[in-house]
Amino acid sequence: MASAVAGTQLISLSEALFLSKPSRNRHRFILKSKSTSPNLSSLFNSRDRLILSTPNLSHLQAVLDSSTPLSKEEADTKQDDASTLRGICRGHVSDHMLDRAEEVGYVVPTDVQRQALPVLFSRRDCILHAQTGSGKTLAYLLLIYSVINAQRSAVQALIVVPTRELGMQVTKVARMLATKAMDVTVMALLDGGMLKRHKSWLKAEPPKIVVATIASLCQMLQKQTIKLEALQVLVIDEVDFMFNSSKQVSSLRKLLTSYSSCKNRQTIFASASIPQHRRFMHDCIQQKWTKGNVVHVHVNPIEPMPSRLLHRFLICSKNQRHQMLLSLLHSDAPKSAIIFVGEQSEKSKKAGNAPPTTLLIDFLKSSYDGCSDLLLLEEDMNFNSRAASLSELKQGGGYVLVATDIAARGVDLPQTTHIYNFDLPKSAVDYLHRSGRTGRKPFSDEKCYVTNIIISEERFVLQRYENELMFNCEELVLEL
Ligand SMILES: Nc1ncnc2c1ncn2[C@@H]1O[C@H](COP(=O)(O)OP(=O)(O)OP(=O)(O)O)[C@@H](O)[C@H]1O
Repeated sequence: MASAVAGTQLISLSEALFLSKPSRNRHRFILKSKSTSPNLSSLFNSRDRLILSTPNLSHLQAVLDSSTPLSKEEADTKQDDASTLRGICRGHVSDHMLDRAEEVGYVVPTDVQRQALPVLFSRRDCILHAQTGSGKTLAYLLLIYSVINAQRSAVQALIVVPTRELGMQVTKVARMLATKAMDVTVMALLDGGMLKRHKSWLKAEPPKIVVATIASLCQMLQKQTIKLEALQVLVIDEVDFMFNSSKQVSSLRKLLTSYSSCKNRQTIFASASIPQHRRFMHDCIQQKWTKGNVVHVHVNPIEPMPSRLLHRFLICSKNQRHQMLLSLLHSDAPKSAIIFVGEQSEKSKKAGNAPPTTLLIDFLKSSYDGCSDLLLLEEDMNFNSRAASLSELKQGGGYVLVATDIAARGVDLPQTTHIYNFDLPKSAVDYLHRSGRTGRKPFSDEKCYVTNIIISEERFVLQRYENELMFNCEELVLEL
């Protein structure tokens, strides 16, 4: 493809074509060049990049070869730049970081980034409310990098997450964006035996960004190992989950009002689900979790569920479920899948039964040979095995992950094409987040599947979720 454009190097053209949604039958090409046709050279920005909107490659070639000036539409590509991440972030985020973001593949903003970044850069408090997999993480990270002062040795941004898994992932993206030139350190404070080492780190040289679970953070705050005097940005990710969790809510309230004040920081709340969001906004202001002029950025409110997901259900009796799942796996042959299993009840634990996750993994190990990577993720595993499970998955290849709801929030495994609810989730919100573990490539049209294995009595529960989340579930019939 690159040879089609003499004298001009196309940076990741295939990716750019893939990333840019064709609009009005035009594709966006990203060019990098020092010596190109004279009628284009004036349009290259300071970093020798040009984003050009043309119908196809041959037209692009014609424009590059032509000695005639560009049409108005082509010349307008400089303004079109406002629809790129670089354009939106110009003047707020350093060129180094934007180069890095482009290298990683973040070129065209997603809807939530397009809508939220101007609000975030205006330094107003914000509730980021957008579908699963819509790119909220990058939106708040770009804000953070626009605000922190690399010369100042103090914690300036704090991201609070509900699980270690989400924390590891956010830390990874934050570190990936930071270039060496920026000298920004990101600390993951995610409990599980590393806190001693972190204490010395915090004393020696405080990191500029901290990603933390609330329990570890509060431990450090109580001991005054971590100080928030220089805090500029506070992000609470999966905010509805945090406020709903009896274990986390009181610490969260303390963090929002006692350990730091909303007057001195910019506060961002993010989630794909904020039930009763008007009430929540009201509480934010009343309780002084945010300033009074907090903005609710609500992207695509009439469609809480990404439209790319196809939902199916399959009815069987309780004791047929393992076999039914096996038949499904054989007929779908998923590249990568997550199977959600309900948590073991206290009664079953007391009775000394094996957890349903273990039973299912054992069953699949002995009967399913469609996938070499069969992994488990659940609360009761220790920190290291949980971390190992996720990093193994991320190294590519196909996988089948058997997980409890611990993997339902925030976990980003973009290769996942199929979700199976071996047990139906307890609420519509849980259904939304489990489903959102697939369909996580923002500009892809690839269909992804969410399949529910239910007993007939559960059909009305699923119907309730369909009504609440406005999606349709189709019945699938499979012979055993
Ligand atoms: N501008 C972009 N261009 C291409 N890919 C992007 C862009 N922004 C985000 N992504 C990718 O989209 C995926 C989902 O992003 P992210 O994890 O931020 O979603 P989210 O909105 O936080 O979802 P959830 O609510 O499920 O946590 C990630 O793999 C991320 O790398």
